[in-house]
Amino acid sequence: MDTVFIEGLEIETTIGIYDWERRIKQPLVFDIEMGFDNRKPAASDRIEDTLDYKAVSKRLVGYVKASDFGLVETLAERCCEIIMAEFDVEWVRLKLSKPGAVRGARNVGVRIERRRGD
Ligand SMILES: Nc1nc2c(c(=O)[nH]1)N=C([C@H](O)[C@@H](O)CO)CN2
Repeated sequence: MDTVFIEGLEIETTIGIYDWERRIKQPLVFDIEMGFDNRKPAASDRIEDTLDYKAVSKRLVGYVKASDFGLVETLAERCCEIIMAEFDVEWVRLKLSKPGAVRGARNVGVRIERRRGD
């Protein structure tokens, strides 16, 4: 299966379980892979036939900026739900990183995979 991907999409938002985290914005980074058959856009050369990575990115930026969840798990799940509901993808693999959240660690976060019909 082909994929369309978005790597290193950085979005600042309110996220975290501690009181101090409720008062600040923190950067999150999204790496997303989506299952999509790219043969149709390859044949037509039309953006309308693609899974438009810019449209997916814009939708997630708007949603994530306005969100204020405690857990990265919750936000990752909601983002996958949005992609599956609004775009014609077979499956989504999403890594949500919260760099700087743990002193001494380069990165922490979650990776989830959701498939249509699961
Ligand atoms: N599995 C998770 N562990 C933790 C989370 C989380 O969202 N998922 N969040 C925190 C705190 O908000 C942390 O990021 C603050 O440094 C701790 N563990």
